Amino acid sequence: MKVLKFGGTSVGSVDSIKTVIRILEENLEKGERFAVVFSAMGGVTNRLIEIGKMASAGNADYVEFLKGVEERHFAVVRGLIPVKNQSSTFAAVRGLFNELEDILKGVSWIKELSERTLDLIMSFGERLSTMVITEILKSKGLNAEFCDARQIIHTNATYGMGDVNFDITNQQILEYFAKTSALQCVTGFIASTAEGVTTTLGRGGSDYTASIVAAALDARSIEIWTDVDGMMTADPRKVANAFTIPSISYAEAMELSHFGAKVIYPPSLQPAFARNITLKVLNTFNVDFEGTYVQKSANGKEYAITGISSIDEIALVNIQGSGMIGVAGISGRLFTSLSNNAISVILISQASSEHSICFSIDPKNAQRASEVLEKEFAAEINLGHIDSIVIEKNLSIIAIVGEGMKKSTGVSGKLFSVLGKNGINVVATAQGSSELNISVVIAKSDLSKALNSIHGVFFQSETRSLNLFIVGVGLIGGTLIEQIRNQTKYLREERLLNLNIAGLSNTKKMLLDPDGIKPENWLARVMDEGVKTSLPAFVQRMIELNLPNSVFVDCTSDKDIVQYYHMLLDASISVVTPNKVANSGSYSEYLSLQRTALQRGVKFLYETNVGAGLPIINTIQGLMSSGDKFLKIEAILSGTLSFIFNNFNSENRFVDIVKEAKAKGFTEPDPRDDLSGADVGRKILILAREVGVPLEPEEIKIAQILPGNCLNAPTVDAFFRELEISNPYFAESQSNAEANGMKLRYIATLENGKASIELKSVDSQHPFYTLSGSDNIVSFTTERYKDRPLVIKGPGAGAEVTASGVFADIMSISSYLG
Ligand SMILES: NC(=O)C1=CN([C@@H]2O[C@H](COP(=O)(O)OP(=O)(O)OC[C@H]3O[C@@H](n4cnc5c(N)ncnc54)[C@H](OP(=O)(O)O)[C@@H]3O)[C@@H](O)[C@H]2O)C=CC1
Ligand SMILES: N[C@@H](CC=O)C(=O)O
Ligand code: NA
Repeated sequence: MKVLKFGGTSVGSVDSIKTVIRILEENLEKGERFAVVFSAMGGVTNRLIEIGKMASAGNADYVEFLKGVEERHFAVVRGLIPVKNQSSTFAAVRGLFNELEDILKGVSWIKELSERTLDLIMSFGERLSTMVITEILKSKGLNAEFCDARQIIHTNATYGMGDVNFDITNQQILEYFAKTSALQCVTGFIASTAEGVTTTLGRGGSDYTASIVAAALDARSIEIWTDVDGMMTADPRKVANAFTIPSISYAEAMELSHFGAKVIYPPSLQPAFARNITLKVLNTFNVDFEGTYVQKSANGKEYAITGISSIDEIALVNIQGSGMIGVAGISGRLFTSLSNNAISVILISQASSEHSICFSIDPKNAQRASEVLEKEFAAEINLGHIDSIVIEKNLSIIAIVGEGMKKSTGVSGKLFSVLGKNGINVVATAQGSSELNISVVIAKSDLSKALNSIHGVFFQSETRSLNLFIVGVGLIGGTLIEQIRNQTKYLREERLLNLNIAGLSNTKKMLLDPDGIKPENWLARVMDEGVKTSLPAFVQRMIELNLPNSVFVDCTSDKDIVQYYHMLLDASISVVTPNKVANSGSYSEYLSLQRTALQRGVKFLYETNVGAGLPIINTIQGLMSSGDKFLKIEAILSGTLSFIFNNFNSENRFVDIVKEAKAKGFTEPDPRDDLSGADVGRKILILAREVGVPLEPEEIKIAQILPGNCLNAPTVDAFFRELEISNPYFAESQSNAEANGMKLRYIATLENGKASIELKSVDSQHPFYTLSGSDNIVSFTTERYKDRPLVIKGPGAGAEVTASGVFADIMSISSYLG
């Protein structure tokens, strides 16, 4: 024996009822006996309540509304019963509507709608849907019978939520089913008192009917047919990656539903649970899908938790005071007074210091709760033993639920760590000793971010997302997007990582789309859909979107953009950048960015500030963390100048080599930054700071290699013209060096707290002699690398190596976020 139950959407239209009929026919073919419970057609119960209220308010428009409800039922009859059999069902439907019209007429006369009358009015929803579907089944020659649950389920006279008398009900159900072998089509939600007055079963009503019938008949299982794919790991409207939980225990289902998961209402399934009846949650609109099994204990768990649910809107009440410490009876009085005022408490937390108790409630009860408690503790408040009662609003609760928590350590660690890494403040927390649920109270504005990031870490086998906001889509930014495009498949399949480009901007246009801008067509989308660039608006929108695992990638050389880094880090958004401006301004600015990132638990990464993708900053940070001391740094830090001095000879012209360096993507957006030594100056300054030498920009001694006319050229074009004119000047230095078997190298040195940059001629014995292309070379002499320095060498400029360095920083954030 089993019991099937179809909810409102399943019986809400001709098409969905066709599917229901098919499911019933298949079950009949299998031969196992079953009963079926129906809800009212979707939306009908609410409509009937509305109609009842209109009638009692003397609003005659209810008649039209009622016609609409009637028409929906007629449409089902017309759509699903052969014409020759329709008239009797039409008459039966009309008969019920006549009865309902009379009741509503009475309501409109006496202008009063009691709970009792409302129950009667609502009962028509299930009576109509069930009667019509029974007639459809009969018209197909099936042995089906309409069963008015008022005949079998008895409650007391608490209208709106009758209390079931199980002794009588169980006996009546057994007797009723013993008398007939036909398929019983049972009205959900409704019941009656012993005197035959109609009542209803309250929240989850039709599930309750199915559960009562199944328990009385000792059924093997209950199938709850609804409009979703079973119970999900999280609300799919809030967490796009949520998926169906294949197997869940009764207790877990209870916990999840308490915190807002509304697929089923487990308390109403208690009679079935008490008899160990298996529940299946199935989708009428996806019939072949397995759905969710709800059983006493769940089968083989893959994850440490089973699901996540939330309550969007709660208020937190905090009562504290020195007079509460060690005083018995405070919490007793607190909760008794709330309960006497029918204020239900969702979560309670008290620190062991007993100095404060906080609890969360529905915000609509907040004002009343405050008044009740001020009255209850008036004496203590007067004496100053209890401070005033503080209510915080705009909060949400998230609960992670799962029996698996009992067996595995680190679940709460993982929860709080992911919240921390995403900058989500936990206002209050509670865990029951059953270890079935850990609840956290957070700001409502963080709810979506929190749900998604928690879901990401606990259901690891799903693909996680990193949300990238890239400003600057020139050489480096553009190459980065191309590299992301080429790696998308690999990262998805091998690393279960989705790099979601959620925002892009150049100086003209910007586009933000939390659903992602595909790297395949980013340019066309930015051109078509982008709006005029405004950096403050870009940053503000990013912060408002509050997406989990957000990373801001600055691929500009802009000076003003840096002012937003603080704001971003403060909003717990990591920053990755090849732009050297932030780290080469004042030392205090550099320090404060480092500190903000540290305080907020996010990352500020800039490996490509020095030597492009070469692992220079990471190497220094590793050595510093492990306690090494830097004695000297000697380095060639300009890919552009390295390229120039590696290729400039008597056969070519200096200006052409500079142009070639620019064409190869080695130069700064303005190549004067390279040739003036400014870029190398910034880099040695950053290295100095990284090794703990707090230099300011003006303390770097830069020897100029450019003659005055080039240095002072007002524009890039003018600069190139001056370079042409100055060719003899460069040729002379070059040929002098060449004549002596030497090579020109622009070398930066940091020693004894001082940094300088000079153009030097080096001979073949010098370690910097053999360089080619855009090579950088850095030699670190440290306490551990004293006799033979640690040397890092390789291409230190260019689009591919720089973009891949930025990419590596992004990947390290993804590993950090877990
Ligand atoms: N080339 C290399 O080898 C290396 C470069 N870097 C650094 O990488 C950064 C980028 O260099 P590169 O790609 O060559 O420069 P590009 O000039 O090619 O690109 C810069 C991009 O930034 C955009 N941009 C500039 N200012 C703003 C702003 N205020 N708001 C929005 N967008 C802005 C530009 O927009 P638009 O197109 O509209 O002008 C352009 O898209 C620089 O900081 C550079 O120092 C670091 C290491 C190595
Ligand atoms: N323009 C720079 C690029 C890297 O920072 C250089 O030439 O080194
Ligand atoms: Na680097």
